[in-house]
Amino acid sequence: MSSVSDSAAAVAQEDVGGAADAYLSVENVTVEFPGVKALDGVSFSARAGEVHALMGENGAGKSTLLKVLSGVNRVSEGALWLDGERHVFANAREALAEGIAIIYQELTLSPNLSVAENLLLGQLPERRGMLDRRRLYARAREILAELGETSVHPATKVRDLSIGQQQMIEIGRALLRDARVIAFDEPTSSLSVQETRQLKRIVQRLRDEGRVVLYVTHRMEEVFEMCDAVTVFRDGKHIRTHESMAKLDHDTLVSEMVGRDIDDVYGYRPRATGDVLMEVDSLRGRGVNAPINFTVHRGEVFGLFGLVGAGRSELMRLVCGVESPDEGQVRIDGQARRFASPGEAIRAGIAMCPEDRKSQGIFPIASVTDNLNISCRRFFKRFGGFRNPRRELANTEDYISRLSIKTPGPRTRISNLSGGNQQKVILGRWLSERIELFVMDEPTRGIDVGARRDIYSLLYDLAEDNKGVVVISSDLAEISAICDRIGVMRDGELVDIVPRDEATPERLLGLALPA
Ligand SMILES: Nc1ncnc2c1ncn2[C@@H]1O[C@H](COP(=O)(O)OP(=O)(O)OP(=O)(O)O)[C@@H](O)[C@H]1O
Repeated sequence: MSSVSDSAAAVAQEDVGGAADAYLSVENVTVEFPGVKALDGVSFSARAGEVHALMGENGAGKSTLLKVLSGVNRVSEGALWLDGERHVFANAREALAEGIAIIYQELTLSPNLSVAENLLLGQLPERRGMLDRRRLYARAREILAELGETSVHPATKVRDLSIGQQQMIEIGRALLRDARVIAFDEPTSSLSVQETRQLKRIVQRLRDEGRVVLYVTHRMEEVFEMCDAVTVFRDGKHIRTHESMAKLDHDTLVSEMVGRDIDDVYGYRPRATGDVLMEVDSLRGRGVNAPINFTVHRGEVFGLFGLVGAGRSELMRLVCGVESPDEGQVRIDGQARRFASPGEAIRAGIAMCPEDRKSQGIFPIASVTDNLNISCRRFFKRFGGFRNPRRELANTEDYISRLSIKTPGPRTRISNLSGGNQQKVILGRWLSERIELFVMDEPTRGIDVGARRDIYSLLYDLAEDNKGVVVISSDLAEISAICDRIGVMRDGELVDIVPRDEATPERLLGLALPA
């Protein structure tokens, strides 16, 4: 690690082009991977006591920047300035020592250790050479109270916590090390409404304590609600830093991110619906408390809205053969069907693309094309049952173009793609299936605004092709804008089905919230 602290420092820091009172400055940072410049001469600054959003399309370089800050990614050029000192981190330990903490989407806690041990790892209190549990738990309780997590016992194993609670433990660790720069990577993408509220409160507190909070998100409303400044990246380049949100509007931000104007991201296309494709009749099972009835028509995009834990995914898992129902049945084109496995459902034309596409779907060491064609390649077989790599490649190229997947090529290893682009490959895999009813769980989680429009358009294409589509989403604006009818679930029950023209976000939320 190199660090200089002299009078030239302040001058050099101003040269970076940021505010004079910046605490953190990124100076001309370039990060290269084979075939890709993930960051290309990026410079910007952030002040202490501000929440600074980092925005950009999938693959723009946001995570790479966080990994430069945390010492995981090495820069080929450039440096960081922290409070007037220049740094180039060689590893994560050096970054941590300088007070930088990153709260990643994939949490880095030890699941089999207790909350207290995770919080105080590296500084566990000892008494006569033994772990002093009393002091350990007392200290952990203090931190949990500071975070508003009073219901969590310090002895609880981390594996038994919700994602939101685990994230709080990560934040607690950062506070214990008195991190001056705390960066969040899409922190609210898997949180419930209550957990999101709690996280936002903590973020405000970190700001009020004078820390630099960097906040990576694809959610526009969060940027306008809680951020003080925003930096936009595109294709590894710094496009612009807005030091205040006062004069910035939604459309300008979107066009800076995608490099063109997008007037209506949802682009809803009205269409006539056809016959009933699926009839769910008195279905009940794990996570679904009361018998549920509804239909999905051919040509329809049917939404399922509810708070996290309302039973939406559970309901569709019963329909799609992932779980067996306790009672009730599903009729497809008028015929009662019971699927013993998801594979059986897929062969019958019913597919469910899961919410957790990352852990449930990706073969990390395989290529983009193998990940995309792994299931649909059976349709492309040549005479004699041999694989047809040419058609597989053509299918991959088709989806790279339709979903704007950013990859050096179809044969690139999927783990080298940004998180959002990996998601798009898995969506492409599901869209390549020959299906009649397509269930998508949170189809746009982690996906940038330009690609979201492509995905909605693909869903309308399916409906126009006389298929049925079910979208599960916690995004109120999305679900009310893209669906023809919306079923609202609460506590494992279907409370209402609302037609599109009555589906205001207020009405949907009112139905979804506990009575
Ligand atoms: N280990 C790696 N090897 C090769 N290329 C990589 C590696 N990590 C990232 N890249 C590439 O660097 C570019 C920037 O990726 P990065 O993950 O920073 O994007 P991002 O803005 O965080 O995207 P997302 O919103 O999808 O998370 C992408 O083109 C990606 O494919």
